[in-house]
Amino acid sequence: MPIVPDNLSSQSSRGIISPERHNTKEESIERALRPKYLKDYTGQDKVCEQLTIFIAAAQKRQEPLDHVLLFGPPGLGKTTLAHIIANEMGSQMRQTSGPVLEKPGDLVSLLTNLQTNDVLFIDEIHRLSPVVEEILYPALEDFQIDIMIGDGPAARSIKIDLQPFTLVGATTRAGMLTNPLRDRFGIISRLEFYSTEHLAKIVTRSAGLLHCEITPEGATEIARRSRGTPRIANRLLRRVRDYAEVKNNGIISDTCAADALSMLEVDPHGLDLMDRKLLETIIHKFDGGPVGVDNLAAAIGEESDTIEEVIEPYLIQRGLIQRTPRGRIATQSAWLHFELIPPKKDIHPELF
Ligand SMILES: Nc1ncnc2c1ncn2[C@@H]1O[C@H](COP(=O)(O)OP(=O)(O)OP(=O)(O)O)[C@@H](O)[C@H]1O
Ligand SMILES: [Mg+2]
Repeated sequence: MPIVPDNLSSQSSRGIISPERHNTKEESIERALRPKYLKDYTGQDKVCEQLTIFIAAAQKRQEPLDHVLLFGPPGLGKTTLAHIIANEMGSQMRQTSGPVLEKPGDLVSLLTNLQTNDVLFIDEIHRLSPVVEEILYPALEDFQIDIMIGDGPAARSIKIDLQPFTLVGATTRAGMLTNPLRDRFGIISRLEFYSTEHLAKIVTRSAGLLHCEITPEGATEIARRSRGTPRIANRLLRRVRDYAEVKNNGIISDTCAADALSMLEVDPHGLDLMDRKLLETIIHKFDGGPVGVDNLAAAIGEESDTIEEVIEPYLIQRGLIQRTPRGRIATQSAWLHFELIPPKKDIHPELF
């Protein structure tokens, strides 16, 4: 089996099943498909159950919900859940992101404008600068901030009281959060990849909102190939809908979905071009591994951060690669995926 060519640019490799958002048009479609309340949020049962209880308790006490940290790979529903938390609490939501808050003053003006029980959503919270993060600590703990007035010997610090609020932080890299920041979240929820059944339910709901006809088998076919990710499922649905309109009177059946997705070169197992390239590189160039992530990044022409945040989590969850102290290893399933004979087990004794 040939290795995907090295000269494939990372832009073109971010294909139709990349979990990252493509552009602003996609953002507006996402907004339209986004569930607004927990009852429409499919899957993540444990997280939803906990939030339901904590939200009900906070409302009963007429207090803001404790601060919530949501983490997990792109496209699994962190932003969606942040909006849902605000809706369920009946609160206003203010939204910003780590890299946007450049100066302490940016955060101070946001915080001082919050109303009682508002939800402040900070996306990519692992990218807050240290000086901005410092402002956040007392704000989270005591609903107070300390700011410096004046310069030199005349400078003095004053405390400003804030309205009680809930911070919802989202990150794809929980490991990059500082300990003091992580410790200030009362609720820490990790989002998992979705099962085919849950994704099929999401696809069926989205098809309803997009006014397109889909059979349960058609929804399952799309769900199976969506890399466990609702963003990808919704994107594939829109592409299959186009195909169905031209070839199948607009009805998305399983054969119509399978034909459309094959035409789009979406792997029946939901692996994307980059996934296959990474696996094939470990197998062919590094004899199945172990290989360090930096070597792997150089070999496939991708950032090591992207490998760790975007590509690897799904492959690990599917049992196709393993992380070991000596690097990444392609598992037996990975070799079998490419119809190759796996090496004898004793080649990687640490695995077995
Ligand atoms: N549990 C769910 N039920 C239904 N639809 C969902 C669910 N989770 C996500 N979606 C859909 O997937 C899309 C992407 O979700 P969202 O933008 O919340 O992901 P994210 O985790 O914030 O991604 P990123 O890390 O890239 O910011 C949303 O538009 C929403 O329609
Ligand atoms: Mg998001």
